[in-house]
Amino acid sequence: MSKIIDGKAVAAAVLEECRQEVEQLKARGVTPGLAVVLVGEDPASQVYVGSKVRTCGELGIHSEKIVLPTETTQEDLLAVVERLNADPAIHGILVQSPPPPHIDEEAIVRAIDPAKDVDGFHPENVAKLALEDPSGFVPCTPAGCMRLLKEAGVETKGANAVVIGRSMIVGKPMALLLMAKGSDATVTVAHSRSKDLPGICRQADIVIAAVGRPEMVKADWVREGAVVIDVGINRVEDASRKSGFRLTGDVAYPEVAPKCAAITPVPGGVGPMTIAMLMKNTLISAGRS
Ligand SMILES: Nc1nc(=O)c2c([nH]1)NC[C@@H]1CN(c3ccc(C(=O)N[C@@H](CCC(=O)O)C(=O)O)cc3)C=[N+]21
Repeated sequence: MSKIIDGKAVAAAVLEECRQEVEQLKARGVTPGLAVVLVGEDPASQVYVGSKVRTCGELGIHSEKIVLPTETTQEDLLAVVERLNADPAIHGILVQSPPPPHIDEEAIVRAIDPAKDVDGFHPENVAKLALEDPSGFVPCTPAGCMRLLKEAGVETKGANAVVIGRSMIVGKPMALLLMAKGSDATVTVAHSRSKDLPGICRQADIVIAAVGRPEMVKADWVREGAVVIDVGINRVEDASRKSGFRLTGDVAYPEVAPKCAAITPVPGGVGPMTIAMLMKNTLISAGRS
């Protein structure tokens, strides 16, 4: 039988910790601040940015939401980042990904002050993660996955973990966290070009699905009793919904769930944790200021 890992409930607990940390910071005279920059009008990005800003409000974190038109130039976006780097009221800066195609995202990420890079995407923070140097910021989604595994009581030590996906946002940092000292998993990183992906997956005690392909992981890919963390957030057409779409993960949940010891749903799994860990990172940054 499978246990559903309730990401919403774990996120609520993390946000409760955050609420207390905000109070402690304010007692010291520090109001934490997060700036969220959105370029363009991608509807999914608008939803995520909205919920980040709303969560800040609920916790008493100062937030600045900066929405720029699609035509914004690289130069203008860099100027916004520079202003936020210099603003003492802002402890965290996030430029929502993906930006429009004419923007060089890597250059933007490098322009963010690493000490305010609460996404953990700046090369300095990537290096610190690889070095297991805790003075960096850990990317929010993989940090949230690790917290979910912990809260679900999943033993990572010595476990075979298969990460499907090698992105700098999820797959790569996830692999680093799982193999780090203290977590001690044996990690395989697979991706869409891996030979015999189903066979690799079947070796896993823990599957982290982060490929961005709706319902790609099928029941016969997953060993009986495995733990499955579904990072996918895919919008698929659904005429029966008012919105015209529904959200689905990278895992074929209805057929996979009965085989698992534990599994995260979509929505209500990893997504809410990403936001909760972003708040955590913002408070860590404010605490260092
Ligand atoms: N610089 C940057 N940092 C990010 O952290 C970042 C980003 N760019 N670009 C896009 C991805 C995606 N992401 C999500 C956050 C929350 C949910 C979330 O809360 N999902 C809800 C459902 C939300 C809905 O209804 O659409 C859930 O899964 O239950 C999903 C996805 C952050 N991202």
